[in-house]
Amino acid sequence: MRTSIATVSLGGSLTEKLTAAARAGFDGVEIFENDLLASPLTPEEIRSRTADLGLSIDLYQPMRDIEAVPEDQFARNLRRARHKFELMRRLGADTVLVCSSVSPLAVDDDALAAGQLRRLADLAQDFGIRVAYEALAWGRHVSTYDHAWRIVEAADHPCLGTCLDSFHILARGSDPKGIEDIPGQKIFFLQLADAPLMAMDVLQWSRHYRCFPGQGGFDIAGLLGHVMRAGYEGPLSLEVFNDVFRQAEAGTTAVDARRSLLVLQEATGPLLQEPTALATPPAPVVPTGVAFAELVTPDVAPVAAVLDALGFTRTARHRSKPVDLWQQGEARVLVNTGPAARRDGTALAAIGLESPDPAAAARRAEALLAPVLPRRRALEDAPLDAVSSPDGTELFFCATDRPGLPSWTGDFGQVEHDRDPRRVTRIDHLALTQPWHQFDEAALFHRSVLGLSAQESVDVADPYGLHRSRAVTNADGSVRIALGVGPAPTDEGGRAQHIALATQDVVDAARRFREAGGRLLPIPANYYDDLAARYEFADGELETYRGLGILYDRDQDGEFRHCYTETIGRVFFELVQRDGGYRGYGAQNAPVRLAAQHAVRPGR
Ligand SMILES: O=C(O)c1ccc(O)c(O)c1
Ligand SMILES: [Mg+2]
Repeated sequence: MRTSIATVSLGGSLTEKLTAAARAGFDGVEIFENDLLASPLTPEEIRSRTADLGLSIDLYQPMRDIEAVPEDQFARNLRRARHKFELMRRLGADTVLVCSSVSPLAVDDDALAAGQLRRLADLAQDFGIRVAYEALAWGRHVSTYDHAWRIVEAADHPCLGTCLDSFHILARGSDPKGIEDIPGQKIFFLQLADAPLMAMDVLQWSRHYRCFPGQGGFDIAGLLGHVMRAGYEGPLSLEVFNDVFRQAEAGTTAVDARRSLLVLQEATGPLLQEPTALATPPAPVVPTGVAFAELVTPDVAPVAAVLDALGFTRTARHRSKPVDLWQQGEARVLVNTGPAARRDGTALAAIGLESPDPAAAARRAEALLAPVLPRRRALEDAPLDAVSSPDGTELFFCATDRPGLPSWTGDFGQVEHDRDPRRVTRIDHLALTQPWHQFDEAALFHRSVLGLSAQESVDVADPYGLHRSRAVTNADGSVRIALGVGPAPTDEGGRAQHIALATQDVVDAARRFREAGGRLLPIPANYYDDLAARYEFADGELETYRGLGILYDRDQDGEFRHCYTETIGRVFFELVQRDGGYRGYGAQNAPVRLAAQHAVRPGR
């Protein structure tokens, strides 16, 4: 299907919005009136700029407070409409959105509304323009899509149809099934927006919290299914009023937006019997494990010291790059001292995802607009497909020593070593703080590009703000990535990242880490007093935790014990012991941990 986006969904000037929409691959735009009014470009210039970018102007909007008013007022409304139709002729836009009136002058009279909309459509016809009537969820007398349609039907004019907006329909709890009763050709336009489920005033909800399909709680695919069954053939257009997107860079938002439409089409196709024009990206290839985490560092000594104290051994070195492989059990950490490190300091730069079909995983990622990274490799290296995730972390699709597939480990030459204490068995999870405006984008990206499932988002108090976290995982938990946003508990204010390592005995692992000279994050005594109040422990157990800085959590499925290393650059490690079926991440303990991390920063 053709895809379109309302300029109100993006930040910046009209030119920036149009450029971003075109670069992300949209076919058209809805021009929001305020964006035009504020633009120094003439309507003719906007028209040619849009055409040069390969975009059509699919809608001009909104026209407000038109219908069901006293005759003298309607005469003034028609005069206003004539002006706008002239403007639309200059713009080359042939469809205008009229939203249901919120005016105190409007009366509750469907026949009057239909009659006046019919006269508006008559005028529009002279200009070759179509009028799409949309029910705002807070419209004074018309607030549901079926009511708007009844009025359009009664008006019975070829230049008058309805505009459906998923937000207004679903926010009011209307049953979208009735959409199928509207003839497809009379649905002149379809606007799509999702929103988090919240109990609040619907106008505020709409104007501030809309998000792209798949980022909120509405069943947009279900709604689109009804619209497709009705026979709609127009564009799928995103109209998202969102305070964060307004302030974010238009280019990344536009890509996030178009990815949401691809994923929505993919989800809707199977709901329909007939073949449709909906996009069908290549199927997801879900990763089956974490092959490695790659750190970059300009200063290898402290990183090597922490890895060594954690029980890792440097087992191999890349044949052509300054990259070491440190290993313990199935946990593999690459330490890269190449050029990126001088730019970024110590950071988690890349994740290797074990993939059943790395090439197919890369094709899926590319189809869903993940930036493909150039393969910078020496001749003998294994071909590794990689894409960049929204926060810049590189994701490699790889195979580790699997028959028939080139293994990334082949690029490394063994280094003499004689120990593998196996205190750490594998990487339990990776936690990546996202840029503040890319949290929803990151969740949708990991879910759609990688085929991971997103868990509920959790809010955690941080002494300097709020930390929000949402995990994306595969079915067996062998890939867990915790996406977060919040104030940075790092020295230079960089976005914190951490590697959580699974161990079967966190007390032993913590003790040995300390004996080897490692420093664990100190946890306040008050925390342990509270633990004593909440749970009963065996004799001496709590004292052991207190002495080492081990945190404890329990839920209906099992227990969780964990502790943290000091932070190097943006990165720290966590040792975690999961028992029973505990699937969380110790959110209960996160406020104490975050406060402790802030507390050890210089000057606190
Ligand atoms: O919030 C509004 O006023 C508004 C305007 C136009 C729309 O299409 C819409 O859905 C909402
Ligand atoms: Mg709308």
